Amino acid sequence: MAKVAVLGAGSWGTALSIVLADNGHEVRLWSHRPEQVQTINESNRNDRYLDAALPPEIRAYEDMGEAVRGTDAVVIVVPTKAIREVCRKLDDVVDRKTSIVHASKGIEPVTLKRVSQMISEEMRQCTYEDIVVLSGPSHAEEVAMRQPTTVTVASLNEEEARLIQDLFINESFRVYTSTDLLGIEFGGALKNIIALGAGISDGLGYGDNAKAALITRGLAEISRLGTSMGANPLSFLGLSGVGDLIVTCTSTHSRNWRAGNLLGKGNRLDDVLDEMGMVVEGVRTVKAAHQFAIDQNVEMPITSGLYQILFEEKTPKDVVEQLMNRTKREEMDDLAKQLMERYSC
Ligand SMILES: NC(=O)C1=CN([C@@H]2O[C@H](COP(=O)(O)OP(=O)(O)OC[C@H]3O[C@@H](n4cnc5c(N)ncnc54)[C@H](OP(=O)(O)O)[C@@H]3O)[C@@H](O)[C@H]2O)C=CC1
Ligand SMILES: O=C(CO)COP(=O)(O)O
Repeated sequence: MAKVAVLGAGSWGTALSIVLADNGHEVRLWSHRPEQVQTINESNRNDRYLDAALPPEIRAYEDMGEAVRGTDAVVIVVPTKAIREVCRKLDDVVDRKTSIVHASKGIEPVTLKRVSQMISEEMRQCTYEDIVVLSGPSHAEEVAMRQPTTVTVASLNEEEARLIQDLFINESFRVYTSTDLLGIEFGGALKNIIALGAGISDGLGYGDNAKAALITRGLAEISRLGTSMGANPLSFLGLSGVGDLIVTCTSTHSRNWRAGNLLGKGNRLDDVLDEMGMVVEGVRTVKAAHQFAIDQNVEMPITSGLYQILFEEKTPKDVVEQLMNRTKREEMDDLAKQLMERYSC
């Protein structure tokens, strides 16, 4: 059995700790809040983030050095905006070669970096090729209840991906592998944008037709941007693409959907984020993807509409009208046609 440090004691870090503890591993859950560490260790609960009893194999740590000492793997699960800070601390305390996994979903505005790129930039003791991402349709609330869940772990280093697959897999948490690090990270990050849109659509009172349109056309623009950066287009049809789009666009567990829903009902962004009390990654990722689309000359009308709602005070209704009245066009774009040709469809 392995020793694993989980950095980030929010809902996802806690749920992944439960999976690891169920698999018999020694789990060290690091939090930057001393009072939270004390509560977890005294009560075996982390109620602010997850309504679940924690197995006693999970011990919380305040000192990152102590949590990481002698571990076989470190799982980084903080919001994207905290990745660099946490990785700088981690780099100072890592005492041996350990697997580095992250389960965060976002893209950094301005630099437009994915999480694995940020990690490798901040950690001298870690090679980009060996970093593993864990992503897929997986709400923490359901994972904590041991409900059937599937995810993908991806790394350029296949051996590392298989190691991490073995670490997490169990009868209710099925783990697939992939070598398309880029595609899996883009899928997980960009679906949050579309989930915000789906929430807005529901908040406006639109129905299933609108949501199906958002998911499908959202997938088209996610694939367009991802493949322009070198991702495998087929990854977007997998768990971290279609799978995660379905789960976040249709579930009230999704913080991105919930935030969108409040926006669609007319609330202001600042008030919505205050009310959520947990990370809504889609907001920063809209900013990043909007810039990315301009830089890469990739058409992303839904992302661009969401950017206007979030940062330019355009109303959701106006954006829907704008999307519905774009110049008419064929459904399949060049990417879809290339794929159809390649696979002789
Ligand atoms: N929740 C889910 O179901 C899933 C989430 N994810 C992804 O996992 C990542 C984390 O999300 P999640 O756990 O849900 O978020 P939460 O908002 O539930 O928790 C975030 C945690 O990170 C901590 N944190 C924030 N900033 C720092 C920092 N600078 N140093 C140390 N800790 C910090 C927070 O501490 P504090 O209490 O001080 O705010 C909190 O404990 C996100 O990228 C999300 O997209 C992926 C799959 C599923
Ligand atoms: O990524 C998730 C499920 O796969 C969680 O989504 P939210 O951050 O929107 O809750």
